[in-house]
Amino acid sequence: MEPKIILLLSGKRKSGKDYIAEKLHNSLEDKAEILRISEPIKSHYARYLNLNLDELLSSNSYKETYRQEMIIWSDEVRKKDPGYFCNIACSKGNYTYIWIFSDIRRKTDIHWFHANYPDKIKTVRIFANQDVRIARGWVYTEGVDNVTSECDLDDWNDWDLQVNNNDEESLKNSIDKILNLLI
Ligand SMILES: Nc1ncnc2c1ncn2[C@@H]1O[C@H](COP(=O)(O)OP(=O)(O)OP(=O)(O)O)[C@@H](O)[C@H]1O
Repeated sequence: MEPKIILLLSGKRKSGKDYIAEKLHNSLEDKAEILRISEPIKSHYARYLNLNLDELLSSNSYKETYRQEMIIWSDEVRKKDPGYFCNIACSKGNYTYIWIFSDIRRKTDIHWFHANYPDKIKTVRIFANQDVRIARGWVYTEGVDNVTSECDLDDWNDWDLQVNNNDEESLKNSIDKILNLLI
């Protein structure tokens, strides 16, 4: 069974995509579940290189060490099949009312969702000021911040909603707006 709504969250690194996804999940409880395109990317990459998946899924230096190479590897896979990882990520979804994807990074991802789940897609771009992202641990990294996976959606203008996540007040405002979008 398919969900009724698929929410696609996008934003620069440390804009708070996962944080907002968790807050939405807390509000929506069992009506929603969080899915990530990065999970099949990481699990397939870990298998490919015989790495420790738990470490790769966590947010520590192990992940940073492999991030660049994983981006290059996943781009090669995408060249052959742009929907490869989206397809696997969706196959992990249960029948819940809303699927929240917390890591949309590419135009090809958005096109794939629109093509495969017409009329179910809601897209949200999350913004946070650079000083806020730095305070959250963002460090500019060549090969990560200047490549397609981070920049492809910078010039996408077709969001259903654009929200800020700089502080408590903007967060609350943004959560309210996203929940309204899902009604
Ligand atoms: N509104 C907020 N208030 C307090 N802390 C926040 C807020 N938003 C995000 N954070 C914190 O900032 C850090 C980065 O947030 P998060 O992991 O959600 O970003 P992200 O956009 O998913 O990053 P990445 O793309 O690197 O995975 C986390 O430690 C998170 O707890």
